[in-house]
Amino acid sequence: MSLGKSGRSKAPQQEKDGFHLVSNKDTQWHDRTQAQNFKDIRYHTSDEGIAKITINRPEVHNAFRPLTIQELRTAFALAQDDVSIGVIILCGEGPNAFCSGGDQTLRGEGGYDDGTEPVPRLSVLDLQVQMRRCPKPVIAMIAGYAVGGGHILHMVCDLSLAADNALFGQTGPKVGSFDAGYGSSHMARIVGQKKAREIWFLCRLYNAKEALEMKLVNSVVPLAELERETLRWCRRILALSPTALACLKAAINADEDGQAGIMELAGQATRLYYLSEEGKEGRNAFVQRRPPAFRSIPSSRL
Ligand SMILES: CC(C)(COP(=O)(O)OP(=O)(O)OC[C@H]1O[C@@H](n2cnc3c(N)ncnc32)[C@H](O)[C@@H]1OP(=O)(O)O)[C@@H](O)C(=O)NCCC(=O)NCCSC(=O)CCC(=O)c1ccccc1C(=O)O
Repeated sequence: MSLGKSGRSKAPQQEKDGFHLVSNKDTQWHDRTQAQNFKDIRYHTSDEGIAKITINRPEVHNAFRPLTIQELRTAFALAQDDVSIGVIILCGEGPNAFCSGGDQTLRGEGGYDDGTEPVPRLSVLDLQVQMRRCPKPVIAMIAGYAVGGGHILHMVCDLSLAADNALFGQTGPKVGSFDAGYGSSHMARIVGQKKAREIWFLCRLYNAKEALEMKLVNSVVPLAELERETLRWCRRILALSPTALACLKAAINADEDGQAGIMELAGQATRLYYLSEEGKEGRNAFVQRRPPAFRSIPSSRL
């Protein structure tokens, strides 16, 4: 037990993190869906700095088709490039499904085909990479089914908050599909080798409590509180250093993403270097046609 300046003893208190003080009130969403002409998704932003991307095909438990993926990719790019946005929520429309994976009625030869692309594609893999590379935290807000490719989408989010009605699982081997990328290796890093094999080899569904136990999700809350609790997590994130979070996301990914992962972390280092006196001196010297005076800058001396 430490002694404060007053000499009184101060027991350690978890509340010192201040998380209980973060508001969970509703937010005012601005609907950007029509402005972007989105058909399969909804895109909302709040003045607080939150973007919410909703897969909007509840009639098929929010299964995705190529158009859905194109729109998700556009929405993630919008949120990433919007400097007023600091955190992104991915969710499904309605209480029954986050996402049920690829739309099986549109599986053509070698991929999914809804006529919007020249050949059948598995473009959800590009979306997964885009979400991992996004320097802003992405939170999966999961109500109902998160299965197949939908389960993988929540796994590639940085954080997953689940409602108590959420159900998780892979169905690929039932319907003639598998994800040998993040869907396998990232899953095994999250839940461990044996559990990952069980999830894929048995194709069972796991409830929210089981998902929490196997560290697939960060927290479970009653369905009625899901969005408010997610907003609370968003507000806490928005109060923290964006650069620190971007570097941490890149660092945590780097271990798994090889050279491409290291590049993300390196890109953040270069951005910080460009902002430094030393980085600016190199540019200024070139523009002013003089030799750079790097060693005259105190912060550049190592
Ligand atoms: C989720 C269920 C268990 C829910 O069951 P239930 O509550 O009884 O509802 P249903 O009556 O089955 O569904 C209601 C309605 O929705 C339709 N539907 C549901 N899921 C899909 C779907 N994925 N595709 C198309 N349609 C769907 C269902 O047919 C009903 O329609 P009606 O007209 O009302 O009859 C259950 O729905 C279920 O098991 N769904 C299927 C889940 C599934 O198998 N998903 C596909 C897994 S494979 C995949 O996602 C691959 C994706 C991919 O692109 C990929 C490929 C290669 C590498 C990586 C990836 C990747 O995703 O990362």
